[in-house]
Amino acid sequence: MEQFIVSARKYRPQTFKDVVGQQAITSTLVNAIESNHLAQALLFTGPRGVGKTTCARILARKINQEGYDDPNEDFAFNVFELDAASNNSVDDIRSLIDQVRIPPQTGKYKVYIIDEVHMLSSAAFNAFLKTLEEPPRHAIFILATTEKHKIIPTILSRCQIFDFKRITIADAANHLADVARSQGINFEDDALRIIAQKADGAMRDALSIFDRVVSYCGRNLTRQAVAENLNVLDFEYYIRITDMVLQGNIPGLLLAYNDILSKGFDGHHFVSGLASHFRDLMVCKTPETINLLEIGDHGKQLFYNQSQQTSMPFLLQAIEIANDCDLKYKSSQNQRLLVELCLMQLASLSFEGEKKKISNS
Ligand SMILES: Nc1ncnc2c1ncn2[C@@H]1O[C@H](COP(=O)(O)OP(=O)(O)OP(=O)(O)O)[C@@H](O)[C@H]1O
Repeated sequence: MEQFIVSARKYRPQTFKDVVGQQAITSTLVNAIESNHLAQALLFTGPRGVGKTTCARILARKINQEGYDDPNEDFAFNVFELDAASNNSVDDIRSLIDQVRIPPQTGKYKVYIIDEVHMLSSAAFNAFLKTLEEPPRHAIFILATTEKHKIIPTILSRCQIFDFKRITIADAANHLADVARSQGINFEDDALRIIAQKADGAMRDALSIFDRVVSYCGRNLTRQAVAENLNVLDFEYYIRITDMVLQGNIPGLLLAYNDILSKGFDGHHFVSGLASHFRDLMVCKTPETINLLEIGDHGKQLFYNQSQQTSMPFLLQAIEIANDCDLKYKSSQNQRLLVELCLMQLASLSFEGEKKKISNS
């Protein structure tokens, strides 16, 4: 049986061009290499799973390949990865410093990637300072961390800092589409968007959610199946809820919320989603902002149609009411009542004034 390799590993980018959503960083690195201006100590910081280790490995390979004819030579033996989470003592750093002194046998550079560098003990940080300040010419250090604020200023000031961004929903969904195509998996665009949304900016998470969903849904990823599998309330759900709000249908809303809770959805999640839904409707109101909506054409049309049934003053108030409920949710003693009250306020808001406003506008 063929061994299954998880997509996050199988599709780890091999060149800077393949890295998604970090163009500012990859082009700065390429320029620095080409103009011979690469610092010897670099700090890659940013959220989990956005390409820090990947870029460190590509950089390590690229600087060693410069001047060599064989593009397949990967110089992996010149790249040393240390996980500071499990090697965080002074002794670990001392043995690393001893190794650093010895020049590489082939290739120009020895590259040290120190992952989760914020986990080093303060004694280890201090032992490292001098080497970081005056490294041998053949050594490059790439420190990676998700928690820049935990790194002492004396280390920060010795590094060139690269802030990696969260991956946008559109970029993550496009990358998933490439992965799906290469595996011959059929998909609806919105299905991949739901996965990208759930991954919350981390590409590694997007790929592992994708693997999980494929093993559940098979080779046909529809929006509905993915939403069901990931237990997310997708936009069509909010469109239905908003229809009830616009009709002033309070009993319908209370029953719908009861249904949401009984299906195990989180009330807080629902309310934040509702506030975002009203925001998205507002964005749809003008041609200048409609592209801020990260959604496929079918979805855009549904949003547009619904936005035409609302007025700007209504949407502003609706956002305020839903957002207010979102803010109060955690500290409330009676969260269910809080959300029900929010839905009732929304319904009366539209019932009282909305029809009149639209007919006047
Ligand atoms: N920007 C990206 N473009 C394409 N794939 C990515 C990107 N970022 C992450 N990935 C995918 O996620 C996997 C893990 O990424 P990587 O190890 O580079 O993340 P990281 O930022 O170092 O995360 P951590 O801080 O958790 O170590 C990669 O193998 C790759 O498949």
